[in-house]
Amino acid sequence: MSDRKKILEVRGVNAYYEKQVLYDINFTIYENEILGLVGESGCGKTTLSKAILGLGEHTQGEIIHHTSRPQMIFQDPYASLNPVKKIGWILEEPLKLKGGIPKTQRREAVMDILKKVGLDEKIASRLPRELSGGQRQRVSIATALINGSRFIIADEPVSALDVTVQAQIMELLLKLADEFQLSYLFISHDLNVIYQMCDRLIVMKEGRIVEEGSIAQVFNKPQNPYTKQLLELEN
Ligand SMILES: Nc1ncnc2c1ncn2[C@@H]1O[C@H](COP(=O)(O)OP(=O)(O)OP(=O)(O)O)[C@@H](O)[C@H]1O
Repeated sequence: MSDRKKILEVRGVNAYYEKQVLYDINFTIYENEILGLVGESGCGKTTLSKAILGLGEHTQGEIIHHTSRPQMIFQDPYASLNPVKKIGWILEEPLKLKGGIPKTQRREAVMDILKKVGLDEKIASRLPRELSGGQRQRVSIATALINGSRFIIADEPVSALDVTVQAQIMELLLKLADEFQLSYLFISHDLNVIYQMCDRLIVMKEGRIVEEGSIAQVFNKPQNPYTKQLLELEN
């Protein structure tokens, strides 16, 4: 593991609102690695994502990005897709903001990424509300990737989807990870999903990392009582 290229290093991160909510968080994400992050509501997952994105206001410690900053995928893509813009426009926007890419090339990139995420080109002329939940999540994955970012923070990306669609989106995320050598910080409360998706896992409780290891280590030989409890609840 140690000779692999590092994508992100989080070193000694503390975060505060009225009180401290993150305590001395340390971990590394490597190239083409899917790191799971699990923990109950309020344990600090969102605060940690914000710190990584550079949006944490009262944060101490070091966040070292070895590549571009991550793109986010959320639980509810509907909330993050502009409701009055067509999908083609939404996907083209990051390329426009980047600048210097001619229109025909931008359109080609949109059609290309739609194909990569398993959507028909016709989707480009639709509005977000005309798509299913699974299709919308595919669009938000496409938006995250279109600018060439290879690091994604996926915050409960399949939690709002029904089981069949959930499986399809997980399969897509794994396929894209392989194809583009992506790294994910994959946040989920669902240990089954984590088990299927991730290489390694971090367990957080009340703002602290209480366990870290490979999926096999953590699922077969959990060290921390809290992790054991989570795994028991799952069975
Ligand atoms: N803007 C804020 N002001 C004050 N306290 C906050 C703020 N945002 C979060 N907190 C507190 O910080 C702690 C961590 O919250 P955070 O949202 O990071 O947890 P989380 O693990 O993402 O929870 P969830 O799974 O419910 O999204 C909680 O105690 C929360 O109440």
